[in-house]
Amino acid sequence: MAEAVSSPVAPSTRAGRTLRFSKMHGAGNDFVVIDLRGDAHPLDPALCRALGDRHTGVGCDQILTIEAPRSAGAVASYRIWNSDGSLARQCGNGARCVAAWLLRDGAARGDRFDVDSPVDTHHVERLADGRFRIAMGVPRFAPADVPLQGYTAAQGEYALAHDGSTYTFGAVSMGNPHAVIEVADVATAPVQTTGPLLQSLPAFPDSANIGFVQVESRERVRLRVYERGAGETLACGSGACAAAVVLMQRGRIAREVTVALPGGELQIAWPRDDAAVTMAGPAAFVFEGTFQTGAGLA
Ligand SMILES: N[C@@H](CCC[C@H](N)C(=O)O)C(=O)O
Repeated sequence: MAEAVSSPVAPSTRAGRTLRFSKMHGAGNDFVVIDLRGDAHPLDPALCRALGDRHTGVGCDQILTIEAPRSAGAVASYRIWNSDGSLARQCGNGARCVAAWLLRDGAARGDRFDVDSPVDTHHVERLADGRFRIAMGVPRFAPADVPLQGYTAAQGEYALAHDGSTYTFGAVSMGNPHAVIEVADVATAPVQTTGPLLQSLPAFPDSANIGFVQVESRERVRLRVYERGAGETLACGSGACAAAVVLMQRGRIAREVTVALPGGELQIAWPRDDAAVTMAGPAAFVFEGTFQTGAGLA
């Protein structure tokens, strides 16, 4: 299961609240971004499911709420909701969209600033070509940190038997849980079947984002990710970091790589084992809108 959600307020899905939002995407991973600074009412799981619904709501993979900073020096913090109403702690593509949103808003100025995600304070750099580079934190491989049950020591590769099949994967926390499966061809990888199956196994008590990665060369990999709480997305930034560091630890790829996802490309660098991973990629505004709470639920 994704992170447990408890809301201090009654569900706000009843009609009566008008939420202004920006629709954004980062390499095709799409977001509804809502400014909650100064707003006493947080979102709740039912409202996030209503917003995220692609038929009766706005439609997105994740909802990002901009909130007051938590650390000294950060310009803002953000919360991450998956479209199924679960909370997440890390979102790489979302971090770039939050950065672009804060610059347009004027809360962030210049080409370098810090933002607080639920898990860390991230340094942001706006690059000359308009993309953003985010410091995503130091990956954690200990099974307890992922979390991955049934193992005590970190292994480059785990083999998990289930129902007559054995699944071989790497596991890492990028602030959120990831399993990474190397495949010969991502186009034919069993993303829609093995993704949800692995997520549901007791080995992943908090579920996990399941990545399927194909090595094309030492500098380039292809990746598809079945995300926790959202299903397969066009791109997963933390998943790109996870796939890259698992393969870098195995010595399969260089320390700087391009990760090609269905929705676009990200550049991932991990200079040393004890260093933060950086992820660079695009962030785009799509449209602005308002959402009336209670909409789409009848
Ligand atoms: N589904 C993830 C959170 C979102 C990850 C994101 N799309 C990214 O770009 O990293 C989770 O529940 O951990």
